[in-house]
This record gives sequence, structure tokens and C-alpha cells, in this order.
Amino acid sequence: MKATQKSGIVIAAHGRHYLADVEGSHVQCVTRGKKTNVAVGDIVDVTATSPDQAVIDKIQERRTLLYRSDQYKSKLLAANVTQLFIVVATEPSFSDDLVSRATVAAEAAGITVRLILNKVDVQDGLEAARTRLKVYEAMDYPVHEVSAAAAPEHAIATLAPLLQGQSTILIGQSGMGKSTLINLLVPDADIATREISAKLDTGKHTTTFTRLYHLDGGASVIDSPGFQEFGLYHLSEGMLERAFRDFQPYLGGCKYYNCRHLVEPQCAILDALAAGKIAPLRHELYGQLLHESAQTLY
Ligand SMILES: Nc1nc2c(ncn2[C@@H]2O[C@H](COP(=O)(O)OP(=O)(O)OP(=O)(O)O)[C@@H](O)[C@H]2O)c(=O)[nH]1
Ligand SMILES: [Zn+2]
Repeated sequence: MKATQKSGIVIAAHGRHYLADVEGSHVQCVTRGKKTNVAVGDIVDVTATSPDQAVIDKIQERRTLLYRSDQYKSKLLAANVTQLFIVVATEPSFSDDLVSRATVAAEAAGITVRLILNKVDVQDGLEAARTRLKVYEAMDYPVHEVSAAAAPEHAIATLAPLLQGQSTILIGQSGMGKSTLINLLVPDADIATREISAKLDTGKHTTTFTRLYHLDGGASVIDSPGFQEFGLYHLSEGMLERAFRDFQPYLGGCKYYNCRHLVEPQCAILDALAAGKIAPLRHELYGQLLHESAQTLY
């Protein structure tokens, strides 16, 4: 790093505008040229252009990178996170497709997954949600039940210890209660968000950007906007089969070394599916993702 440079951590991203925490002050940052490959959580080397503005010169090597992608481009969700909390709720009903895709993205990135079942105070839908989550529990993804609105102390007692020493990103569909949870886990999250929003000049769209909050003791929490799609076009076939945790015990057991686990004879994955050891919805998703990975245009 040059003498005129400092390093910081990117705490918010909105389009090509970034906010970095540089030695405790919040600095507006832009990239050089048209680069948009910066993610919240990135450690960056910056050169100041004014007391509260800087240019990002370099992104330091990432420990992890979580992203989604469509046919045309990838969207970085967060860098250097160690843990993903997937927030679901008893109501409205959550999408298994999104939850499963998030687990696959996290596995491919080497990130730990926990599922948070919120609104367990709502009796209607509770048993149905628990039943649906058994698929993930069977793969050893922990499920933590909370009620952010009805039992906030219990929710904090359950989740705060899990955040210690970690950099955690929360994702969830709209309406699952992710904002309510963030406000419990991050004191003054609202104030921080307003300040970040003003500095990033996001206008009224205060919830449409990803932001990072520091917690006491060095932990951090990243809040990302809700989304309806979780494309994984960037995962190659080889990465895909390994990112399905439920496939792992059977990999290498197929007759053909290049088995795609779709229609091949003597396929260990299809055998496990037939034996009920792999859930049908997971194998269907795998087939869909294989299809997506063949469609990338970049
Ligand atoms: N019954 C019940 N309602 C809750 C609970 N947690 C949140 N809610 C309600 O669920 C609704 C959605 O909560 P939010 O925190 O705004 O949800 P979100 O996931 O951030 O949704 P978006 O802001 O749309 O992304 C609100 O009306 C909350 O009051 C809970 O534990 N129990
Ligand atoms: Zn196979």
C-alpha cells in the first residue's frame, strides 16, 4: 500500500456508489473507470480525494464471496462473510426454491448456513413450516426458531451468541421479518441506515441497498434487500454437485465418472433419490441449475 493510501471496509453499496469505513470515518468511494466489482464487506485500499471522499484502488484478497447471477451478469451480495442466515417465517409462506438456492450459493462459497424460522408465535402455518424445514435439518443445517416481534428477548438470546466472532449476512424474502430481526440484533440500526442513506444519496429507497453493521467485539452483520430471484448461472456443473450437501455422501459412487445424475444408469444420486435419502425438490433444483449453468452469456 502506498503512503497516500489507507485501507477500509465497504459498509454500503448502491449502484456504483460505495461507503467505506476508513479508520472510523465514513468515506464516499467510487471505483476507477467503470469497475463495479466491489462488494459490501470488501477490504479496500483507497486514496482520499477530499476529507470524506476517496477512490478505490484495490480490493484486498477475499476470504469468501457470495453472489447470485442471471444469464447476463453476476450480482455480488457480500464479501468476506463467514455465515449466512436465511430468514423464513410461518407466514407468508416461504419459497423452498429460494432457500435451497441460497444454501447452494453458500456451500459453493464456503460459507456456513443457518436457517432462522421467524414468527413462531403464529400458530397457523407453524407445523407446516417446521415440516418443510425438515429437508434442511436432515442435511444438518441448523434451524433456529424465534419470534422477533412477539418474543424479542428470546430472539436476541437465541441469535446474538451465534453472531459472535462471525461476519453474518441475513437474507430473506420480503415480509419474513428480517428488518425486525436486524433492529433487535443491531442497536441503532435505523439511525445508521438513515446516515448511510444520506451519505450514499439513495433518496427514498432506503431499504434497497446492502449495508454492513459493526457489532461490539469485532463481529459484523450485513443486511441485504429482499429479492425474488436467486440465479446461480455462474456455478459450473462440477461446482454444482458439490454444492448440494445432500449429494456429497454419494459423489464418486456412480458408474460413470462424468455422470450428470439425471438419467444415467447406476447413478448413486438417483439411487439415493429413489431410496428417499435425497428430497425430490432438491434433485429437481439440481436439474434446473444444471440447465441454468449451460445458459450463461458472459
Ligand atoms: N406475528 C409476528 N409478526 C412479525 C414477527 N416479526 C415480524 N413480524 C411482522 O412481519 C411484518 C414484516 O416484517 P419486516 O421486519 O418488515 O419484514 P422484512 O422481512 O424486513 O420485509 P421487507 O421490509 O418487505 O423486506 C411486519 O408487519 C412485522 O411486524 C414475529 O415474530 N411475529
Ligand atoms: Zn450419478
